[in-house]
Amino acid sequence: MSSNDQQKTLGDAKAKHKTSVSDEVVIRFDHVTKTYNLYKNDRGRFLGIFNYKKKGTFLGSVNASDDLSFEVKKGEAVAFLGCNGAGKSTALKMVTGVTHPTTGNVEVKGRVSALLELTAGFDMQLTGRENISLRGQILGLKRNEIKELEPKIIEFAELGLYIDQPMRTYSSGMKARLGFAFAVAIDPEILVVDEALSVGDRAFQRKCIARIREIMMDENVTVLFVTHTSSTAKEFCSRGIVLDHGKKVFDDTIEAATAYYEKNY
Ligand SMILES: Nc1ncnc2c1ncn2[C@@H]1O[C@H](COP(=O)(O)OP(=O)(O)OP(=O)(O)O)[C@@H](O)[C@H]1O
Repeated sequence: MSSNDQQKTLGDAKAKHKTSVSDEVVIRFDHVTKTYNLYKNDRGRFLGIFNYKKKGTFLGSVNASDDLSFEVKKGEAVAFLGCNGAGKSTALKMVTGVTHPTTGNVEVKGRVSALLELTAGFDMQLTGRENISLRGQILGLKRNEIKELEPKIIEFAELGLYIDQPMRTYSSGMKARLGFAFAVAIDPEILVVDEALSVGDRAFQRKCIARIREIMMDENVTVLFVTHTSSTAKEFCSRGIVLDHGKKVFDDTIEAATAYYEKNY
């Protein structure tokens, strides 16, 4: 499926998109700064762990998030807009807990599912089935909850006999299928989606999009959506946050935010 087709299909969700938002804040960024230090080589990076910035190997720092503050209410669908390197992924990674602020505070209430790095955290020596169990345990699910989810995930992933083979024997598309199937099976309360996500072949992509639409239409699910495309953002979201060099430069309705983004970038 081309990205145009994909956007069009994603956009079909508009007509049915939820309209109600509760007053409960489920995500709060409070003066969040995430600083990455850049080094010339691995030796410098290693010394950096101990806060030793050796002259010649320490090249400087980048604030991927810079004093970022915002709140998201339950049921909101928020688009993060910004150029390459603006800090969109970094902000979302702090929501999913993949990375943490250098200073400031991030609060997240609810079960987060991320359609970002689908294969992160799988153990390639274990089978697909064992990895479902492992991931479930890491998420704190009970044994019977994992047992209930397992057939749903296996059915969605369509891996056939490979579900009982070590994941090192999977193609990259097969790994991503299992990651996607797991992420959408757990009925997320907060869904984090990167538009650039593409999983598997055309038929599987269509199935993924249908499932994302279904989740997004649920009034109780909060959605954070990363995109470069204003039209997709408008079709999906009610609010837009524009980032620039890690800073929040605009936060308003999606119409106002996309207009600001198109005018200034
Ligand atoms: N692990 C890292 N180490 C060093 N710098 C990083 C790291 N991760 C991100 N950065 C830097 O932080 C800044 C923000 O990156 P981020 O990936 O959040 O941007 P983005 O808005 O998602 O970009 P894109 O649209 O290209 O995906 C960039 O300058 C990037 O190079």
